[in-house]
Amino acid sequence: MLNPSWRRVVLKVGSALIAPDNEGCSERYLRPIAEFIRECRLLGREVILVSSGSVAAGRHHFNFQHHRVPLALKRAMAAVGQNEMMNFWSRCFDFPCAQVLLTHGDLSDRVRHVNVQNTLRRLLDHGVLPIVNENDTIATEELKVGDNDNLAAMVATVCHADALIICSDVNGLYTADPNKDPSAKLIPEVKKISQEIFALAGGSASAVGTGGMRTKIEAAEKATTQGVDTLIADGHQPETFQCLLAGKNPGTIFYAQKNPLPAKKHWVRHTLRAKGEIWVDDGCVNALCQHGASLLSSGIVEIRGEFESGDAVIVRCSVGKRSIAKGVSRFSASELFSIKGQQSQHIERCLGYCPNGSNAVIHRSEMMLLERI
Ligand SMILES: Nc1ncnc2c1ncn2[C@@H]1O[C@H](COP(=O)(O)OP(=O)(O)O)[C@@H](O)[C@H]1O
Ligand SMILES: N[C@@H](CCC(=O)OP(=O)(O)O)C(=O)O
Repeated sequence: MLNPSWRRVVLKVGSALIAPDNEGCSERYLRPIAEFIRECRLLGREVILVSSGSVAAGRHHFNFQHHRVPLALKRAMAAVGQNEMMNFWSRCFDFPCAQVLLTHGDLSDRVRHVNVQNTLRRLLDHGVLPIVNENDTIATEELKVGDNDNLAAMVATVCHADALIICSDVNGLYTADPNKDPSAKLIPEVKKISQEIFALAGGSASAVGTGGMRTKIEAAEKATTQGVDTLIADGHQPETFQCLLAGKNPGTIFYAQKNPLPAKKHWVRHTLRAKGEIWVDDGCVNALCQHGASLLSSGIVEIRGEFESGDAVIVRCSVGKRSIAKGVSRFSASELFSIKGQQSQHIERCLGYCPNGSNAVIHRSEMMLLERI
């Protein structure tokens, strides 16, 4: 529902709403969504639109019938579809729209992240509607976010939104995929996103959707742990938007956590990608999990992957191979090979220098214990 305290809202619109018939963009669902955006702005809410659909909108220009589209062709479809989609949205409004195309690197690199933040703020200050999508034309598997649910949650945290509304082809989270199980029941509210909630979520059943319910729960977890209420609602139904404007919940609401994660920890957990693994012994696991300690070289038994100082890594327990934590390593993989198992006071002797004036391999302020293992 449109809570009166929400000043800034990120609205995510899925591909099936943009191009429902595989024949390019359609006005069918976009008009009521556009009307909702207009109403929100009249009520003094700032709106950022995250619009999927570039590939779905561009597809009809290419004579390609198979379900699995090769990446090079997807990029071409996205290039033409993005243009059509922006034209469509622009025609719906009597205020200016701005195209903001992002990849994962734009959000995980500090400088680019700040640039995105400042640009969005300027656009909103000047009454422009930012319309965000992944930059699918250039994105590679390693560089892309991969789905717009997670992208929308990242945008919501970048711009300090109060709410994220995900408009889909389903009106919320069900106890099972309602397209497969007709007895599935809608869950109207979720206070905490647990392992059980993740277990309910399946993939996409549509020809154009990307992540299904799973990426929506991931997005809700990203957003709610940064203080952003998250709602999943059915964008097919004009009543959804009437409900929202009337302050009612038309789908599933995931409540913002009362104690949001500190920004640095949220960034490590939800934005940075792990480049390698540090395997540690039982004593180290105990120090990290029971005593909130920093990770020291003495507990390290193995290093996997190539990473530099400042990269994120996963900490794994050598016994049971569980993932324990994610954090920013202050040493490169090659430095860690030389100091693993050593007491901190011997680091300088092993390396011939102490690279960052600190003995912690991962400082506790830059480490998140992983609840989901
Ligand atoms: N537990 C669940 N509750 C609701 N929908 C689910 C669930 N598990 C899987 N789904 C599927 O997720 C789909 C929505 O995701 P998706 O197709 O990616 O849409 P969008 O294009 O809006 O992102 C639904 O149509 C449904 O088939
Ligand atoms: N960036 C892609 C959409 C990716 C995506 O997540 O799609 P969807 O599941 O429909 O929200 C595109 O514009 O085609």
